[in-house]
Amino acid sequence: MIALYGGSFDPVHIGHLRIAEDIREFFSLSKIIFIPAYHSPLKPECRASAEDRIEMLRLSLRYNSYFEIDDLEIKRKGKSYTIDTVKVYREKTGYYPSFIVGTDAFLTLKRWKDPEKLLESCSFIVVGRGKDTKDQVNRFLKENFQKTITESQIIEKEKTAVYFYDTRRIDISSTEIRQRVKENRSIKYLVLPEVEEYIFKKKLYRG
Ligand SMILES: Nc1ncnc2c1ncn2[C@@H]1O[C@H](COP(=O)(O)OP(=O)(O)OP(=O)(O)O)[C@@H](O)[C@H]1O
Ligand SMILES: O=C(O)c1ccc[n+]([C@@H]2O[C@H](COP(=O)([O-])O)[C@@H](O)[C@H]2O)c1
Repeated sequence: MIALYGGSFDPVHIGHLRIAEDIREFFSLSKIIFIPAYHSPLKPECRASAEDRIEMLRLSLRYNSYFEIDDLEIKRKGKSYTIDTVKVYREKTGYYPSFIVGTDAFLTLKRWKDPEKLLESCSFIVVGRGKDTKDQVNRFLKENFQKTITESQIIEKEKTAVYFYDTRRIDISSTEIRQRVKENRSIKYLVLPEVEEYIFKKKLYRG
């Protein structure tokens, strides 16, 4: 069973990596496919190019055989709608894919493309972020989609559900990293050393 992890990854940081590893273990997943968005629909355009974001992902994922990158959204260009990506994986695998998402992004689901259809097309593994709570996610689901979180560690292939994963919270964001680089502050231990070196070598996020 694979899961898809979509994001801007501008840049990929330790929060993304550790959360993906925790989820892989907790749900016994065979693979996590990182899918960098060309343009995440509700955010401003990325600061780094698609090529640089992919390279930083490559540098970060290369020692984990459970992690892969798919550049289908980069190749598709334009706004990266999850419904389009999920459709490709549903056809490829023959089962309902799971999509990993932080609570900050999931709580905007009403503004995504075809949210009702999306909830019927894939499962979501929602990860607690910041001060967001499980109750808040359940309320959001109930009020907007007449759904609730499924309490299970086993992801089903034949039907969709919303799972909640919340063992640890990592207070790191790409915004903080970009801001720190701009202010000449340290990003050590927030990203992998290879990514830190790449950002400085390519002079990313400076101005
Ligand atoms: N520290 C974190 N803990 C849990 N989920 C995270 C964390 N960082 C990112 N995510 C989730 O990973 C996905 C991709 O995130 P993204 O690449 O946009 O990173 P970000 O740190 O949220 O970026 P930005 O600060 O630029 O908004 C989103 O679903 C987001 O909620
Ligand atoms: O499909 C949509 O309308 C949609 C709206 C907002 C976000 N997404 C996806 O959600 C993922 C996380 O987004 P972000 O902005 O946190 O990087 C990423 O894969 C986006 O393409 C998708």
